[in-house]
Amino acid sequence: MRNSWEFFSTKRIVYGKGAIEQLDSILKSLKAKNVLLVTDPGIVNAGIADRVISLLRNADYNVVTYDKVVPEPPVSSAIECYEFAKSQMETDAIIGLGGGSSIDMAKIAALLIKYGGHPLDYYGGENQIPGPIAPLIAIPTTAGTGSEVTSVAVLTDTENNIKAGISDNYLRPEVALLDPELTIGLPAYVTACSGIDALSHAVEAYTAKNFQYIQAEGNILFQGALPISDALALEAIKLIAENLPLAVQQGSNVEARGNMLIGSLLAGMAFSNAGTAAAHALAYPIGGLVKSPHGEVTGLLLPYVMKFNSAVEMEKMGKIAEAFGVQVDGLSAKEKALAASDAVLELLAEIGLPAHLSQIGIKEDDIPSIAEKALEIARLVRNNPRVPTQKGFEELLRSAF
Ligand SMILES: NC(=O)c1ccc[n+]([C@@H]2O[C@H](COP(=O)([O-])OP(=O)(O)OC[C@H]3O[C@@H](n4cnc5c(N)ncnc54)[C@H](O)[C@@H]3O)[C@@H](O)[C@H]2O)c1
Ligand SMILES: [Fe+2]
Repeated sequence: MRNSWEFFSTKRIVYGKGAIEQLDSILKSLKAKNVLLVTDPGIVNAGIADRVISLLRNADYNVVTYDKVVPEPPVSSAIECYEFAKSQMETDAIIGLGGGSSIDMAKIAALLIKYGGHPLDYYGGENQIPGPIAPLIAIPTTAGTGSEVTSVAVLTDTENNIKAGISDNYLRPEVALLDPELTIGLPAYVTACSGIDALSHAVEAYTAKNFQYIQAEGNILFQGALPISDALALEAIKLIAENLPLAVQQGSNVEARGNMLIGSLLAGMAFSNAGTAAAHALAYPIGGLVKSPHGEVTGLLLPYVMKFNSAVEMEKMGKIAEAFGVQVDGLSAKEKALAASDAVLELLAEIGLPAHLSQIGIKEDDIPSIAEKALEIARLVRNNPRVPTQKGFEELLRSAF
């Protein structure tokens, strides 16, 4: 472990059953009156958006709602959301209500409301944002992305068939408001996809290569594994391994839902400092080719990436196996490490997610270009503990076929 590092975090995290009722006092602390609510049709249909809108109207806020976010949102819809907000009022605060898609769209809206321009002006390298974005409250209704605390917003660049991540510490929401009751109605499939995404964040952050990345202006982002991210990631792995099958199979189990929300929060705090690695690098080009949710793709890749990395991260992989509750007594270090990827494969089966690329519509012919595009995502590739090559990535992808 290195001697110097920095850890960045959202300033305020509010958690609790019924915590949504605290929205008024949070907005008062931000001195906001004109509020933009960014959400999606699924959240409207689940009755969650109405609950938040009535809460805000009863407390006399001026509320404008953009409820057209689509899953894995394209760049064009981020522009539409911003143009809509600009045409309605001078916004004082933005609320992102939903899964990663709605929260990420709210982040881009908060960025453009403050600085204008085009979302892709801020893409291509970290730290492109000049200063704090407009005040943003993130309220997750999935337990997965951790976007409520992360420095990342992901859009789909439909022109180049790739997902585009903007990373900057200024993108961390001002307040994260977590209420497990809001995740009760989340369908089993979305629970599984978003939950396995959180596991991928935790595993990739925990095993992220230990390096220090300092931009010219000294702003540090994605430093590889740190003592704080290690502690958060390992606890996240435990919580997710124990609670994800329960949350999928018994949707109204509030305790399992709450533990998943905390697990994805901790994983988000970890990966937005340590970084993610090969599973996310490979998931981006795959996400541009097929319609599968981000979590389904990263989760499918995760056990194969863990196997690929196991020889160089044997001790940490062994700790992951222990966090999964695998009986490791008597196993060699290598066997313990491999038990970790097997545990993830078992979890995928238990929660009903695919474990082969052919199941999500990827063709063998796609493999070379997926590997090539993934290798271009330098910030993720350099974070992977085992140095990936074109040949190595192609073999990894073939093993996942
Ligand atoms: N910003 C980050 O740090 C980060 C990290 C990982 C992934 N992502 C991005 O986040 C997006 C995925 O987010 P996600 O997995 O949270 O899913 P999502 O936001 O795309 O939502 C998936 C579906 O679930 C529905 N839904 C959400 N909550 C619900 C609820 N409580 N009840 C009923 N329906 C509900 C939504 O309406 C939507 O149709 C992807 O674009 C991914 O790339 C962002
Ligand atoms: Fe992810």
